[in-house]
Amino acid sequence: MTELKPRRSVLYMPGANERALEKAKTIPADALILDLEDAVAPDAKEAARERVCAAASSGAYGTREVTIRVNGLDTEWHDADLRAAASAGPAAVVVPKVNSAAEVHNIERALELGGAPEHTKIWAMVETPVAMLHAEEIAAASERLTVLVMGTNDLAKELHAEFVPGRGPLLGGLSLCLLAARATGKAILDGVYNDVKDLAGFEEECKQGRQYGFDGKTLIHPGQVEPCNRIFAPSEEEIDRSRRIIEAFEKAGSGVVTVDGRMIENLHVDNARRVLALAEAVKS
Ligand SMILES: CC(C)(COP(=O)(O)OP(=O)(O)OC[C@H]1O[C@@H](n2cnc3c(N)ncnc32)[C@H](O)[C@@H]1OP(=O)(O)O)[C@@H](O)C(=O)NCCC(=O)NCCSC(=O)C[C@H](O)C(=O)O
Ligand SMILES: [Mg+2]
Repeated sequence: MTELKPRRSVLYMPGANERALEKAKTIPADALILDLEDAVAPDAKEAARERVCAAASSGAYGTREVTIRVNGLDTEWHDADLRAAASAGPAAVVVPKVNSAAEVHNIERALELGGAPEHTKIWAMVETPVAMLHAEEIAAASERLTVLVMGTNDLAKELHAEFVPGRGPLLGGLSLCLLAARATGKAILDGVYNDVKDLAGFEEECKQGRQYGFDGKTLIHPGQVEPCNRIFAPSEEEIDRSRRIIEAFEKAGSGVVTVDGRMIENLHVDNARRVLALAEAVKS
């Protein structure tokens, strides 16, 4: 079963921005991605690498998962980023534009050679048409790979797609990656919402991601954290219903029961247990 770690809100922070790195210590995101890739200009890459690795190994971010996004495999910074991240030992190394199982194996080998601790996992970003078509082999490539992360900006660019409400042009890719994650027991995070001022649109997209089955959403602004935490956590109503489902099923002993007029079988009970476990995990 997918590891039950709350990853409702996962905030990207530009690695070159000292102020943002400091501010993130008090932002209630479940996880942080300290970014060395798109949010950092080429001439700031090396300074950002040092700053981000120091932050990731500082222990100053409490219980949040602190991860490092390295530069892509085909860039001049990738190898040095991976080596530095392996020594820093973050919760995960987030690798952009992963397209194949072979690439995951190379990343795994580089982390081992760099002496990365066992707790440092691989989060693979899936953000190209090739990755959509190879999502299952990517997800299954390594036990060290625990999370798939959608890169919807890159995906839209590669597809020549437009950003429209409801994300119709992206839904095929999102679904393929969700299928791959669930088929291989990995977690999966939705892509970012670029309009940081449009909170209503953002909430709609969070709800859509949750309905599809994503574990959480990647974010770009602190203002997106609170609504995202709320929407991806089980509501009081869901918690109450889950408790009643379990109670009714256990009381009946086995078979089929109804709760609120709806059929309940053991598969619904499994789901109710997952909801309660997530509600507990979110509280602690
Ligand atoms: C999007 C932003 C550029 C907006 O910046 P700005 O206009 O400065 O925002 P505010 O003035 O509202 O900021 C208020 C305060 O919050 C701090 N802040 C802002 N963003 C962050 C953050 N991400 N983490 C921590 N703190 C943050 C500001 O410093 C202000 O603090 P203070 O001065 O004390 O009041 C900006 O939000 C931003 O840069 N966001 C992150 C962008 C990023 O990381 N992009 C790369 C990842 S997204 C991606 O690549 C997805 C994927 O690959 C794909 O293909 O889709
Ligand atoms: Mg991207």
